[in-house]
Amino acid sequence: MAVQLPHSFSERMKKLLGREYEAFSETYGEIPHTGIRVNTLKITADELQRISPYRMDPIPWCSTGFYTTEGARPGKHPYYHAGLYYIQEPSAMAPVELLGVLPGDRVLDLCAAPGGKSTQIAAKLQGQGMLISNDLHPERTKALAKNLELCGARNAVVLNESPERIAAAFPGFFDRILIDAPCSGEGMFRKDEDMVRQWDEHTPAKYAGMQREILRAAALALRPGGTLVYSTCTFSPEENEGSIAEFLAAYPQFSVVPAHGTGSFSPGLEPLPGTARLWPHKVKGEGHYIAVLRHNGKPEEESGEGAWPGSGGKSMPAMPLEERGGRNGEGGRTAISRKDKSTVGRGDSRNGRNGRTSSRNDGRGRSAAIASEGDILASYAEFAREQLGWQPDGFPVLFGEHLYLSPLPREALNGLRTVRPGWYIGHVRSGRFIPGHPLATALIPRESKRSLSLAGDGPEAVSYLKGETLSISEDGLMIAPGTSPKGYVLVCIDGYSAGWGKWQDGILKNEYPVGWRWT
Ligand SMILES: C[S@@+](CC[C@H](N)C(=O)[O-])C[C@H]1O[C@@H](n2cnc3c(N)ncnc32)[C@H](O)[C@@H]1O
Repeated sequence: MAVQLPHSFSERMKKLLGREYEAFSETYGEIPHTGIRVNTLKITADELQRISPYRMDPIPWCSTGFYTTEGARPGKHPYYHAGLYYIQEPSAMAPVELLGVLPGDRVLDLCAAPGGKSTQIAAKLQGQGMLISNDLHPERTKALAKNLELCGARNAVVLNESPERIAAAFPGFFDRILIDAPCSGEGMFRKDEDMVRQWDEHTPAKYAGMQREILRAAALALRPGGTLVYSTCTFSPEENEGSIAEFLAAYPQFSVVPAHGTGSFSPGLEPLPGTARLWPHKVKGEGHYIAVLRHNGKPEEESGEGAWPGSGGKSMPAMPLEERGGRNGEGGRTAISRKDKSTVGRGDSRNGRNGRTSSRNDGRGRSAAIASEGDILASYAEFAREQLGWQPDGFPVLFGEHLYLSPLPREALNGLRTVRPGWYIGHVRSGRFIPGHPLATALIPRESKRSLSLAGDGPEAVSYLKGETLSISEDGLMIAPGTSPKGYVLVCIDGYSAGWGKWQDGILKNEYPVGWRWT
């Protein structure tokens, strides 16, 4: 056995598994399975299979999930940088499949970093409805935000809050909630030996306490009729069936929805066989537990539940992106035509203490003027007209001179530690609008008046991702009729957006952000 398992863990697993223990323990000598999940915000599974340079074998419980083979190195391909897939442990793809997300839903991912399941939810939403992605640990929300940006999510908000405070701000608001709970991680021992080192026999009890608090908060935030999925990557009954049984006793309005997936999953332990276990000796994946719970209350119209704070009790309708003048750029309300020109203070992410300042210190003790709200929105409108030819919709939220389009009005986030209030569009510098990288990663080529496609298997794609300047003739650009070739260009890899460049006289200046570059 390659992984040295703690003695008390092995003893407990022997009791739990009986005759199956031998098969279970043998898996610790095997190489863990690896996978990718296709990002259907950008590409279909069929299309990625067609262009993929390496083998992709279907994962039975996730239609967009595929096993990769040893030596494939999917993180070292330009398609990864174009956000075409997320590298994810195969069993970890199961909980979101069971959450049943539909475009237009309001979804809360309470323990979301680094974002594997949030990016899966974003893909299922297809830009419609909203995703609120939260993690308690501030450092971890950075990777969460980056992964959501890489996948091109337009309707995601990233929070760094306690579940209790989110529930208080959004009572009965969400159609679906995922709790991918912090846990003792026993199911990951084969993949991550750090988990073995951090484990002792008291670890499960420590996590069980946290899990029960998170479940209680989720119960308040879910709307009647909504679905809650609870998952862990551990085997300990007290963190799995134990946490759920205690929750069901306290909240009788919830019941278990049988969760056997495609038949790949094993029943949960008594008293909850309707929940699911993924055992490493039975599936090609690591150990997981999943409970799908339904709130059996009737959804009530106009009850005030499901309203966002500051809405006067009115529920917010789900707004499909197309109706909002999104992808196809037709009609709908435009972001800046709204009266709601919100500002939240940058550097003070607990918004509501907002910064309508007109100057800032330039670092040398001098005061530098910053653009007013109206100037920023006007400069953005001009950019959208010139560069996109359409106007993405959403509620505009300003962090200083940085503009986001949010699926929620600013008031809904008041008092919450907000890492990203929505889709980052860009900022104003010296009166000019500088488009943000996440704007580019979420666009498709025809949504930008200037674009360029580099071959995924050619040297220029990697040069671009390394931050190098490229020589590109005017003929190499795709330009909308009547548009000057000079200016921002949406740089794509085999037709899938990766970032911005700025073209002039045959030279493409590289705008790919330093922190994202290929190393
Ligand atoms: C299993 S990991 C989540 C993995 C993530 N869902 C994914 O798919 O990438 C659990 C996460 O819960 C976070 N966490 C721990 N305690 C929390 C709490 N009380 N509320 C919210 N998040 C918490 C941890 O920081 C950690 O990122």
